[in-house]
Amino acid sequence: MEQAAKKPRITTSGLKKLTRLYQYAKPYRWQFSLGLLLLFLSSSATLLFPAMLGRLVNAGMGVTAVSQINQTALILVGLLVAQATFSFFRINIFVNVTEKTLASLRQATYAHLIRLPMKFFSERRVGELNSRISADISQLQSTFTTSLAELIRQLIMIIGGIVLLLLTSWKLTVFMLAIIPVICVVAVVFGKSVRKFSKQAQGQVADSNTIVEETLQGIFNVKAFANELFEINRYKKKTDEVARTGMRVGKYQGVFASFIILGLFGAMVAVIWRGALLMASGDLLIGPLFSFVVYTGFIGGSISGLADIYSSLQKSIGATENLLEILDEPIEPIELEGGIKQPITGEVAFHNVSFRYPSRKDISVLHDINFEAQAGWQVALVGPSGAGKSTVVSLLLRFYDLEAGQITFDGQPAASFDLSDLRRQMAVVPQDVFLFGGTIRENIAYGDTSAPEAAIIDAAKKANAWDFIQGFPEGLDTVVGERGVQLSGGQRQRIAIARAVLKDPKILILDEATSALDSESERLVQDALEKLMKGRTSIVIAHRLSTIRNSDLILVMDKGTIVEGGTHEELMMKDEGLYKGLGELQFLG
Ligand SMILES: Nc1ncnc2c1ncn2[C@@H]1O[C@H](COP(=O)(O)OP(=O)(O)OP(=O)(O)O)[C@@H](O)[C@H]1O
Repeated sequence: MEQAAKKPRITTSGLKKLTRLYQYAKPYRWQFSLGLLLLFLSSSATLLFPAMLGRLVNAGMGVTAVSQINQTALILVGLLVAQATFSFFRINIFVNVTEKTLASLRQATYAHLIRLPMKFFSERRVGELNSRISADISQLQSTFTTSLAELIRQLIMIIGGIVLLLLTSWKLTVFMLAIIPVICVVAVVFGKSVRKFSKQAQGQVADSNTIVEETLQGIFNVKAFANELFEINRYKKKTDEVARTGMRVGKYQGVFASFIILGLFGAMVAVIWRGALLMASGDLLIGPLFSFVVYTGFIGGSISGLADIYSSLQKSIGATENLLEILDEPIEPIELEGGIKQPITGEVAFHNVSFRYPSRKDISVLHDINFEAQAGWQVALVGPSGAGKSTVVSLLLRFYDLEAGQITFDGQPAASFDLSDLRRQMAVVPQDVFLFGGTIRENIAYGDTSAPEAAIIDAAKKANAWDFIQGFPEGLDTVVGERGVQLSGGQRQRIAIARAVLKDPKILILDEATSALDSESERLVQDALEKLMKGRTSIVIAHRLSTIRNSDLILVMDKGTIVEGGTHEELMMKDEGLYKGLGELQFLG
């Protein structure tokens, strides 16, 4: 569901925030100034329009020379042409500046977002972040292209209009100003409250529909509990409410319509009446009165238009606050480019590691974890669901900060390594393989985006994936994902293995798939994994006993601690051991 746009009150601090986004527009400030100048010119041309119309009327009524008819008409055409030209360039310039500015803002927000630590993502929903990049930026787009220009135009219309009116007839202007703005403001406020009630009515209609939907879906329960009357009454109550709100909206709408007729048109009549009186006393000519009425319409429209601009500005400040919240979050110290500076051998150890997720500080997820894996070892993590196996892996990847203890690589604290350096030397083959909507080639190359074709093919061969890839008519260029070929679980796993092969990591992290593959697929995946594990440290989250028998170290976890550790043989000797128990069940959580 679309989120309701945030509408904070407009304050100086809010406006200041909006100006913080100015850095993205700065490169285009001269273009923008030109746009503003054109906007000023086109608005001024609009402003001259009623004056010229008045002259035309004067000439037509014989108040001024007939020769003025053609001359004024020509000036009017000239004005129109000038206005059209100014508007064309102004709109083009504004759109260009806005598009370029927003592209920079989008890119900066995304580049920042993707470098934020896992902590940030575990506390927020994907939908919410997605909306910031799309909806909030689109909101700014509409403000910068339309609302800002409108605001300036309306202000020019109001101020310029009033000045011209004062020059025409100050008496009539004072009279008009005493009534028209008040009526406009009342109309806007009134209109808003009518809209609010209509919204409330819509909400109630939705509520009553939910009752129908729920009861029809759960008709089995309604009937089984003989609750027909209960539901009928529930629905009646809601629909009666809808009717009551609807009637209230109707009353407001009626009053609003009468108000517009009496207030707005009444005010017009009042102005014309006053103007006619001035004409009768020889203080005003027909042409200027005509201009006056048109200007008054312009000014009234502009005052009413300001309300929409205000609301759009409010929404933009809300959108800016949302974006700045992301941009102000500290990012991870990630090096976007560059190779490996501090190579590791693959020796890794946890020393008294304790951990809580930042989003759930009350629960201790890992407690006093200790183990050491020498370079080239295969370490298996086993234990029931929720024991903390995946968390160990997340900490190894330095996704989160520890609560206590230390993780070391080659005897050096993890913090003494560059974060990107460490992650570049690890690879993960996850349980649920995530394939990007793209070709198989792109998906394998994710392990090393600069790899040449030969290396990709070699990786696919090592991952036992080459045969099935060749089976597709488009080979490596076969599109996978939502809009492409659907791969089987085993095939996806082999793509993920090929990705890891290409990355050639020192530490390999494997999260075994829980769902069983068919035996042929299982054999191909297992064979590829074994080849991949050779010569590097591997940390395997294991669910099947058969795959970890030969591990150098098996860590049995339960409720965030390591309860047993050793080789398969050692652990099977413990009669009361958890491993032995799990082993007998052939299912390791
Ligand atoms: N991002 C998170 N935020 C908060 N709590 C989490 C998060 N991820 C996991 N947990 C909690 O930490 C505990 C350990 O979870 P973890 O995923 O490490 O267990 P696991 O042994 O890998 O389980 P499984 O075998 O089911 O994957 C669980 O209680 C879980 O609810």
